[in-house]
Amino acid sequence: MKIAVLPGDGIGPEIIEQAVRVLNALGEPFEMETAPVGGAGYAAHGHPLPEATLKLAQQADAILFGAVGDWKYDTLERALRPEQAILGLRKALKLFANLRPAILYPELAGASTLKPEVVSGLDILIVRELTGDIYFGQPRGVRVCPDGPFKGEREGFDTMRYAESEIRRIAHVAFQAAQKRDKRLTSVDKANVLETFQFWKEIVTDVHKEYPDVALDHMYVDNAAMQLVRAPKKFDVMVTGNMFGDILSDAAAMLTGSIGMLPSASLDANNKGLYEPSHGSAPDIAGKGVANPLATILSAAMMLRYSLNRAEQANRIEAAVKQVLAQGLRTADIYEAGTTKVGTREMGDAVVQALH
Ligand SMILES: NC(=O)C1=CN([C@@H]2O[C@H](COP(=O)(O)OP(=O)(O)OC[C@H]3O[C@@H](n4cnc5c(N)ncnc54)[C@H](O)[C@@H]3O)[C@@H](O)[C@H]2O)C=CC1
Ligand SMILES: CC(C)CC(=O)C(=O)O
Ligand SMILES: [Mg+2]
Repeated sequence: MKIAVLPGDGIGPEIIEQAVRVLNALGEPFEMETAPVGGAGYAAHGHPLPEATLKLAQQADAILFGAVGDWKYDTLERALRPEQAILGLRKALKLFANLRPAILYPELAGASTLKPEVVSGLDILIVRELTGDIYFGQPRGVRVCPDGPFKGEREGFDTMRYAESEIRRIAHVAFQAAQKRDKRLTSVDKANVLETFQFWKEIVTDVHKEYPDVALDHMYVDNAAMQLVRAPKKFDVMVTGNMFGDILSDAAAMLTGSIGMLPSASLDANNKGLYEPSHGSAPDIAGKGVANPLATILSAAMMLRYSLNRAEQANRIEAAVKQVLAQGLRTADIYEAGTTKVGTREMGDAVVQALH
């Protein structure tokens, strides 16, 4: 089993180090190979997704990814920005299905900014389409506006689009995920304003005919954002497009106590996948040894379950995370009075020690 390890930028290397230590402590003969990506890829090879890194990712059985992005690269032309590495990997490897489970560990009920009764027992799954939508649509750019009321002015533009097959395949993933849970699916759209999402709603409704055991409802994205903080436990599985899913999953992260708790799996049609925390490279805390590594460690558990056929090992990691939280250990982002504040490495140490 070969795992491509791509730490990236900012807190990426710090949190990946802990996830790798946990994987190494499982006693399995994983082969892990590390390569630079994002700003680190640009610094080493002049490109955020160097050819050798892409090749390694293509050849590996699974990819463990940290995060990319650094303020110092914000002025680079778009094609060379660190973020192009993760967008490029998702596109090149056809990782269209992004699973972001927002689960509140009972010990963290007080760490959430929402009232404990609103979030306790929370267990929802956001299924985000990952290779289409306005993040990839063409044409896009900045140009001199050719006509209309702003003719002659500079304008920025992007294209929102979804092909029918793209909507169908993510809808199937979402319905099948719902079948394994509470059999309820909410499709989040903006069908009241956007043609793309009117079409999305029509196709999801059609795919629903193949899953009569799943209850489907539709919700506009603005209402969904509000319901996520008003009554998040009413959701079971949510399916949505790339941009709405990006935004809603950051909001859902806070229901779990911190964005440092939200793992993710990005899967292709054969469950080959890239596993990364849902957060970014957090340049504001990078290098301080305070980042929460649990989202990355839990992403490694998802990797074992979805791509490496090692469900038992995934369970071991998840149980170890539960145990360290029960012991009262907290990184700064989930700290509350009466618990013990630890840094990134100590949290990694504790998870390794808690493995049974
Ligand atoms: N998949 C990826 O590689 C992603 C990369 N990015 C990039 O990351 C950079 C920073 O973006 P932001 O918008 O600031 O989002 P961010 O998710 O990196 O950080 C947002 C806030 O959450 C905190 N945070 C994030 N992860 C944490 C953790 N594990 N432990 C404790 N606190 C944590 C940060 O300190 C910050 O205050 C940008 O360059 C952005 O493009 C953003 C999202 C995803
Ligand atoms: C760099 C972004 C496209 C990634 C992001 O925000 C995400 O996937 O959550
Ligand atoms: Mg995001």
